[in-house]
Amino acid sequence: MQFAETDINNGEKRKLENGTEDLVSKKRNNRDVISYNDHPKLLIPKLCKLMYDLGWATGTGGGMSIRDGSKIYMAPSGVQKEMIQPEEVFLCNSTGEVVESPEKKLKLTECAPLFMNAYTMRNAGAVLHSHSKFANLVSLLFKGPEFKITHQEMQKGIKKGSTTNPFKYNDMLIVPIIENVCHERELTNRMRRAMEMYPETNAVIVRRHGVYIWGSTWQAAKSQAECYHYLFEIAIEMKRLGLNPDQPPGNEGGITDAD
Ligand SMILES: CSCCC(=O)C(=O)COP(=O)(O)O
Ligand SMILES: [Zn+2]
Repeated sequence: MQFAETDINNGEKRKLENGTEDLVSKKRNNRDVISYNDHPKLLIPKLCKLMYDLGWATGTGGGMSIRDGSKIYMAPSGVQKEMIQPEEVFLCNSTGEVVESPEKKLKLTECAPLFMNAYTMRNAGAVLHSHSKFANLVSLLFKGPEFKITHQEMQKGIKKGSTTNPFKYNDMLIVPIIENVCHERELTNRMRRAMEMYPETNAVIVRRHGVYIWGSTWQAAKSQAECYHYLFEIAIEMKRLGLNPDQPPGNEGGITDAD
């Protein structure tokens, strides 16, 4: 991490270690430059903007959190998620209590206890909540408690639970679906139950709402989220075309080694 907490809070974002100053200066002039070596107070705004651009965090919905050891950083509640400033990010301890609030009058994200599920139950390094239309729609197309898909290359970008083993191309990838409630915090217990029932999952879909996705680092959470969203979208398209995403293919007639 390049910044002391006080540096971030005072808005002095240039106090960097060994030669990384240019990177951040560049970022300030060009919002598209991504540094892979940032402080969570910078990363959360940056990643929330990426989520907004992907349609995952529009209308103030969605958000994210990053853990650095025992420090947990979380986005504020009810704000334009694409416009969060570093000094608006909350710092919590390992049990999710706020230890440093923004100076501005802001509320901690309603997702906080759900984010904590990923930290306490899976030792996650980051967790995000997406309001993607694909996550929402897929929950309507898959009745019951499971989204299922198989024989898709992108499932190899997802790890089995907290292990380092990825799903194989021919595995059945399952994401549990929980029913929505009126207040986000009330999803906490059912998300926990789903995670206990499905130890291999790194995501929980919330029907008619969105999805929670986590990973061992923010990079893992981000790339797994991209893979999950890809799989949700392709499953929707497959169903629209009358194809079954959880049906293993038979002989599809392409060239194989045996030809
Ligand atoms: C239109 S957003 C409704 C609330 C919600 O589902 C959400 O994810 C945002 O929660 P937050 O408290 O982080 O704003
Ligand atoms: Zn939500």
